[in-house]
Amino acid sequence: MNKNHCVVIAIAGASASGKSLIAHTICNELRQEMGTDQIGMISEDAYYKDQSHMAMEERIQTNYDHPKAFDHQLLSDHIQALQNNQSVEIPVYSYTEHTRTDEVINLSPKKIIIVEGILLLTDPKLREQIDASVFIDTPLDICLMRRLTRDISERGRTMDSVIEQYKQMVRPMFLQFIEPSKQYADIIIPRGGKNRIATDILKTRIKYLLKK
Ligand SMILES: Nc1ncnc2c1ncn2[C@@H]1O[C@H](COP(=O)(O)OP(=O)(O)O)[C@@H](O)[C@H]1O
Ligand SMILES: Nc1ccn([C@@H]2O[C@H](COP(=O)(O)O)[C@@H](O)[C@H]2O)c(=O)n1
Repeated sequence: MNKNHCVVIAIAGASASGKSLIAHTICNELRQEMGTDQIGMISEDAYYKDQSHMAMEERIQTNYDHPKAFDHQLLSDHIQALQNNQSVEIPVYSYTEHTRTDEVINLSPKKIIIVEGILLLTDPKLREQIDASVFIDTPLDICLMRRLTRDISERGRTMDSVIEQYKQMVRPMFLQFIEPSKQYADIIIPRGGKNRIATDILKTRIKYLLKK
């Protein structure tokens, strides 16, 4: 076991590249092998800044793909607390309201924490806290197709709004911030969440880190 009793794995990559799918797959499989209370998941999206003080028209204009949209300090504080064996209260985010809800989810300390999010590897402080990092390298056209389907069915968006946001913010911010952060990843995974060999390699590495 490492000195902090908590192994932190980061999964980064473009929106709809498959970060969440691979994080859930690893989490579920390790839970079956090691027990449900050993492994926890955090989404960077939970740390979008609270915008409840802003009008809806203003919230819609926010650039959610720029690092300043996130409260990375709070995420870093929570990772630090978990590494210090303390519980944290994770905000619950609403993609339809474009702000935090009044709810929080209590996460108790775990042996393994998997954090997934688009801009994790752009932040030097977060990079320092992470034990191993992964970049999901799915072609952008595939990501766009997946995002269109997901955002219309799950995040209350229209096709026009997804395409407009993609042109104005998602793609330019990917090229400016997310793609360059690939250089910081320990492992680059092509195709995304259903890459079985990559999933197995990651699981093996997590088990190795736990024994250190
Ligand atoms: N390899 C894949 N093949 C087909 N669909 C996928 C694959 N990976 C992810 N998806 C689907 O694409 C959408 C976005 O995936 P998700 O894991 O939520 O992406 P991210 O967390 O990177 O935004 C989801 O609906 C998911 O089920
Ligand atoms: N109110 C919001 C907040 C975020 N987004 C988009 O979510 C993407 C990140 O989440 P993934 O699950 O896709 O990684 C990001 O690209 C934001 O554009 C949003 O549309 N609205």
